[in-house]
Amino acid sequence: MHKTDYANRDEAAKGIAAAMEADLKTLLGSQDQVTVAVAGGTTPAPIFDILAQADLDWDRVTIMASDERWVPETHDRSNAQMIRARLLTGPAAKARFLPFHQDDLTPDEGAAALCKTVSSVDMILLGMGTDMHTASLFPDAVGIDAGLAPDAPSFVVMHPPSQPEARISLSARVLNAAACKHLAIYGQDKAEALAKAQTCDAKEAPIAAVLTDMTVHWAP
Ligand SMILES: O=C1O[C@H](COP(=O)(O)O)[C@@H](O)[C@H](O)[C@H]1O
Repeated sequence: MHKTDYANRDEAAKGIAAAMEADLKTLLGSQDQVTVAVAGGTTPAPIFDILAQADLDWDRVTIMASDERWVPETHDRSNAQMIRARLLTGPAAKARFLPFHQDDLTPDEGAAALCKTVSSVDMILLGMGTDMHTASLFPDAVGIDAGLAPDAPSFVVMHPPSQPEARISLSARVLNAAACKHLAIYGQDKAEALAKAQTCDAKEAPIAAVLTDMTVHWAP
């Protein structure tokens, strides 16, 4: 893990978007198709606003969420809704988007279907909560052991008591294996949470399971 600090969140958004653009260029130079998993929540939208304008072969890129709240895409809490609106726009509209939620499937059925199509991702942009969750790998979730297991499937279903809905998440195994890894965290509380996570086991601090070769981007 290595950490890059920025003066403020605007500078962080620019720096993270530039780092992701550079990684995408490298990946697209060595492989035909590139798969990217990005966080939902509040942190990444300004990064997406910049990255979406990058001059890249977006038609060779597949974008998915790192995790999804099991709600329809019309719901305000849908990560897919935010990612489509802020990243799949401008030049990046040529990318393919892989939604997770399907109205007619339960979360378990949805996860099983996704496991048949996704076995790995090339690049990740993750976020983290002050509770040290990342993607939807929550410390309090029913299902967290399965999400952290070394032989976990690509997708796992989480039922965090702290959250209003079931979640589907890429497993720690798949997230940690990405070739290019970025974590965006803002604020002193998240800096302290990340420092604490490094002293905890992954069950208590799921972010700790995905920090191998991670670039952590922090701003106050
Ligand atoms: O619920 C979620 O939260 C985390 C962190 O979100 P933030 O609003 O604090 O940036 C996010 O990374 C994850 O994708 C999302 O589903």
